[in-house]
Amino acid sequence: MTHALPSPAAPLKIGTRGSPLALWQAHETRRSLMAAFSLPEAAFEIVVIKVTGDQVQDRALKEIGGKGLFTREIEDALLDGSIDIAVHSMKDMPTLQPEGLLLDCYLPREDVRDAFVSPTVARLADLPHGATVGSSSLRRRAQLAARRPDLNLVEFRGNVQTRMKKLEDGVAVATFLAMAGLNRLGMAHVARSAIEVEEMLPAVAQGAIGIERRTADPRAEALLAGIHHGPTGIRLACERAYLQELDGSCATPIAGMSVLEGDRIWLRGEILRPDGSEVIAGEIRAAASDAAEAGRDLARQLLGRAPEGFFSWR
Ligand SMILES: NCc1[nH]cc(CCC(=O)O)c1CC(=O)O
Repeated sequence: MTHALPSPAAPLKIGTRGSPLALWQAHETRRSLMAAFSLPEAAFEIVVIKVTGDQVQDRALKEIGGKGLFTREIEDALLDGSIDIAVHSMKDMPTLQPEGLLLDCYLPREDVRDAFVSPTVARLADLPHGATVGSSSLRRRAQLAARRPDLNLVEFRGNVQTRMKKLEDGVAVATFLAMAGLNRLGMAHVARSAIEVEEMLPAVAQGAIGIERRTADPRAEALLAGIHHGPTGIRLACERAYLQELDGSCATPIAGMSVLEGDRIWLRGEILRPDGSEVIAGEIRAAASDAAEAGRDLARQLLGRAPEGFFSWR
């Protein structure tokens, strides 16, 4: 399929963080655009932007101010015109974009599940009593604490290699990563097993790549319209509306995952106390055309069941 395009002019600048996964995602975006519009590689330029979040390896991210830590500098580059589109892991994206920017283009979603990573243990359910597991994700920690209060949770950050080294050194017997990132990097073998969503409900937007642009940019608008994956867009609209209604972000103990069933959408959600001492879960089914409204509805349903003081983040 090829599409009509406003006159090419200079190469379209694709902005991204410099991590291996971010670079893969930027190249995937370029590959999609080249295929959809029969354009040469030279029609695009990948611009790597250094972001504060990537410089911080030794402290828990939530301590240095979670929201937008990986995205603010990239959005500034969009706004000042040094890039034309920005490629993001949607899991890390705040639910609201700055004035003048639009985020409504998604590539087909990858596996949404979390990966169980361990040199010695095959599955999450096989972890021995009292085992030490590493994770810095507030959601994963709260979910583990709720279901396996016997486990000893320790902070774990860094890239895949760093984490594997920590496991080899015996810092923990297991850790968790998103299947999507491992699959994209050709590292699926790192996952001992995929954790079914019934066992650990994923983060909102896990496995989805989104592409942001300036609102008033006809060339970027036309290009992104040509690669947008509609079904992923509907699921993301649902999940992000849910997260927004909860005032959540990637740094809150909230899970949420939708699937499409024909023209219907099914959203499951879970909010937790950070220590796992309480879990409020629910689900909703609605017409796919009402995806965002369904997300807000489920959020309100969970909010209505939460006792005073439940939301440390609100
Ligand atoms: N917060 C970091 C982050 N953001 C997106 C992914 C993985 C890829 C994805 O979900 O699209 C990861 C790493 C992880 O959780 O293992």
